[in-house]
Amino acid sequence: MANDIVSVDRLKQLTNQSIETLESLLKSPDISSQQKAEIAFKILEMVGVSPENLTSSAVSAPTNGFSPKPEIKTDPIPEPDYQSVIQKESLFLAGDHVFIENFLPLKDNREILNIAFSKSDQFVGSTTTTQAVNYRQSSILYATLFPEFYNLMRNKILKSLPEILPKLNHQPFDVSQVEMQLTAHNDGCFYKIHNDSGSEKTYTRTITYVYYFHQEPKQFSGGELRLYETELKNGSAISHGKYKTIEPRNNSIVFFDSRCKHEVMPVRCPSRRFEDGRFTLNGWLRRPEN
Ligand SMILES: O=C(O)CCC(=O)C(=O)O
Ligand SMILES: [Fe+2]
Repeated sequence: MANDIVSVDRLKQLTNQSIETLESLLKSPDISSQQKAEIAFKILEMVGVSPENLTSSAVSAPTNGFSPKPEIKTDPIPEPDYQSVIQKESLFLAGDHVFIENFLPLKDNREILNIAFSKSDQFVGSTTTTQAVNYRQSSILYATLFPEFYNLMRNKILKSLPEILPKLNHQPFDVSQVEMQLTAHNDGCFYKIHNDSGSEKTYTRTITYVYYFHQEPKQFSGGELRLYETELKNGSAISHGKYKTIEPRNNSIVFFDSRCKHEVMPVRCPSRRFEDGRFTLNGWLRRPEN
């Protein structure tokens, strides 16, 4: 039917009008800063900038994870490579994941908790802008500050990979880099829905892993990971309502496709003590650039 077809010019006009409307709301004194941040996100989305990309470039790009050769990370990724990997045909990801309990020997599980506690003053906020404050709240310890444990964890993950990939229906790939960071979520912390590989800086992230650890008995509630059914199409990742829930159990690890949308539900930690929080060693297995 003719009225199903919206011309490109009409679409552009509508987009511009919508952006103008949102822009005027941004200046309104009647709108709270939280609402303003949400409007700002909407505008960025409309012009093709994802909040996750903002978060990662604003926060974690300079020292994101640990690599024995940090210079690799600072090389600009040429545009054509990124364009060529954009998923054009629709591809459905069902939120498949591999969850392993008792992943590390108990002594290593204790050690990483002790590392987190002893370096509590070296964590940095994962949010530096107003927008990011409303999108993600947690603090991060970069893996350059725990190189030995980084190597231990990296080797353990790489050793487990041949068993994990088939369960994810994923082809084997050369791992060019294992990014890692230690993240702390305390009372009120969260990470809204996002995926980990939607930008030129992050598109080689292939598998996301999250290793959970905390004090026993557990002193927080919430903080579940939700893995959404995700449709990849024309370079965007669309989540449908359905999700799978992963409980952040001490000494467990989850692996999933980095393109899959996910979310960390708000954490409640009544004592607000750093030591009582939800901790993760989380990161990404990257493939080479082409
Ligand atoms: O903490 C989690 O469960 C997931 C963290 C996450 O999504 C990320 O760091 O990209
Ligand atoms: Fe993520």
